Amino acid sequence: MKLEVKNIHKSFSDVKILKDISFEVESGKAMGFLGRNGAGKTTTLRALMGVFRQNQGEFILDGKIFRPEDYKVGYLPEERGMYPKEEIAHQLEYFGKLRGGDKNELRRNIDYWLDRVDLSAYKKKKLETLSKGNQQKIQIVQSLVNNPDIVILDEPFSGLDPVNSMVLKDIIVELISDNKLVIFSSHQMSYVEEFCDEITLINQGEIVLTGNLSRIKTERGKNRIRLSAAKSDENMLRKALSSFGETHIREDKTSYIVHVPGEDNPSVIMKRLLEEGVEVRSFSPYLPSLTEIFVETAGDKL
Ligand SMILES: Nc1ncnc2c1ncn2[C@@H]1O[C@H](COP(=O)(O)OP(=O)(O)OP(=O)(O)O)[C@@H](O)[C@H]1O
Repeated sequence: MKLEVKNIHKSFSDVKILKDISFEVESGKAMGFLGRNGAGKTTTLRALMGVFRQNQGEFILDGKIFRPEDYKVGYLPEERGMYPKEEIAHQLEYFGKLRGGDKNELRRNIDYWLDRVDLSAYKKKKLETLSKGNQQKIQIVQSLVNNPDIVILDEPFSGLDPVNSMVLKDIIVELISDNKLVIFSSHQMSYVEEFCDEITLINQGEIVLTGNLSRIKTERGKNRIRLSAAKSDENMLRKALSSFGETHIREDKTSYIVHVPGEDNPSVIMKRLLEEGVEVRSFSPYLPSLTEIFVETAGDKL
């Protein structure tokens, strides 16, 4: 399946919230929909799920206007929506039936997913008796019990500790390998960059970057080198690279990270350093982190 988000605009009381949002998602690839608080992620996902109608633009699935009710969709809404005082298994079945699930299949799926998130023991408990993170896992289970083909998760990592974040990552990877179409939003970029194939960055209602993450990283890393050198400091490096024009140099715990926008051939940079007498000890390509890419891309608007 291929979902095309095409030129979506949305305003609330004349305030433009989404400004021409476009991106594509395919089954079998994890799409991380990323942006800061208030960027417009939830608004986009709500419009996709038909919570309200966008002012302009369309959501197209395999060439047809997408209507969530026509497909098996799992949705973790931002407001979550489960009942604190109700028994967990009972309401998981209730939500599954609302989406047309068969009772016996739902019961099997509920057992499978509760076991998967290590919460089988809480099946008969009220939701409010669980910790915040465990409630979050139950909400995620809610979005999966009807074995959806399309999974839309709004901030699924929020409130999860590192161990549970790993459990959720594994679940998303499993959904992807089952060829589901998965979109999840997050502002925690470090969580998602390890396993996301595709990313879309939204900032102040506008798409600032979308595409294959490793291609984006390679592209953005083109002019960057990680290097260490004997008896050299930042000023010496800057002097040695001055003929390339603008140069950004920063130091982390182990080495210098050099960004030379004017030269993307590492051999040329290496040659110049040696010519200028820099004793290079290590020299390798540097791939920027997703956080770095985001800050650079949306920096002026932050
Ligand atoms: N129903 C509404 N009426 C008016 N403004 C709204 C409404 N829903 C969202 N907004 C505004 O739209 C903007 C985007 O909000 P949205 O919830 O989509 O951001 P987000 O990227 O999901 O943020 P977060 O990471 O904090 O959840 C915010 O400025 C918010 O105040």
